[in-house]
Amino acid sequence: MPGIFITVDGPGGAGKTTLLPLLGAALAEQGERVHLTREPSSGPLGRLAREHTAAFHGPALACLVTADRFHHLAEEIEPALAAGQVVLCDRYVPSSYVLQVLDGVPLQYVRQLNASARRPDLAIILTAAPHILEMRLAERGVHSRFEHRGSSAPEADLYAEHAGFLTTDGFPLYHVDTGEFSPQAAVHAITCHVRALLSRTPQV
Ligand SMILES: Nc1ncnc2c1ncn2[C@@H]1O[C@H](COP(=O)(O)OP(=O)(O)OP(=O)(O)O)[C@@H](O)[C@H]1O
Ligand SMILES: Cc1cn([C@H]2C[C@H](O)[C@@H](COP(=O)(O)O)O2)c(=O)[nH]c1=O
Repeated sequence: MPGIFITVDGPGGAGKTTLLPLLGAALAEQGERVHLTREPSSGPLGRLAREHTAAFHGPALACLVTADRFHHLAEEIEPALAAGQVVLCDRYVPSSYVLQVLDGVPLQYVRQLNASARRPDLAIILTAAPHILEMRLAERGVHSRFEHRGSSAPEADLYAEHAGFLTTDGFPLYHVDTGEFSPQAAVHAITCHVRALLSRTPQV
């Protein structure tokens, strides 16, 4: 059987990095072979993007993260899917629809860059109220210049505003508010949804 491609996006502090290994472990316990990955990837373009997010701006960063995405798909994601694995990817195209637009790139440009990127079977969008995101980032520390803005509201708002474009462009969205759930409860909800997607058990 071909694998299943699940992406997880959302504003900084929404819980992507926390939830992904928990989700991977929950699916592995249920007998799935799971491949965890992230974007920017661990490949050469991804390392360049991650190490120099402070230096690259606008269209340059948009093109770099997209080039990394196509390389990541060809070298890592597609082979894992062909081997029947569940691929869980921390950040994918939805992050570009938000971060690159926050960086001044027109949405249409971002949509065109990503038009031929493989669509996931499920695109999970994690979110939480801006004051919760800000509190988490203050406690954890910021990862990039995108999180130095002081307010998480513009980023969280863009995920909501661009949901319609993502749906139109072929991303089957599933929203989870991590401000409302513990990481374990969020993973349980997502796992039930994934089981339904795999059509092995009915959704509860
Ligand atoms: N559901 C949750 N309930 C409470 N706290 C959470 C929840 N999910 C994550 N956290 C906490 O919020 C903080 C940020 O989470 P995490 O680093 O996973 O976010 P992220 O979305 O990966 O952020 P970034 O985009 O900056 O990498 C962590 O300290 C984590 O423990
Ligand atoms: C996928 C993707 C990533 N980025 C940038 C934004 C951040 O600087 C890093 C990701 O770091 P994090 O620890 O996951 O927050 O990469 C981007 O600008 N556009 C993208 O599509």
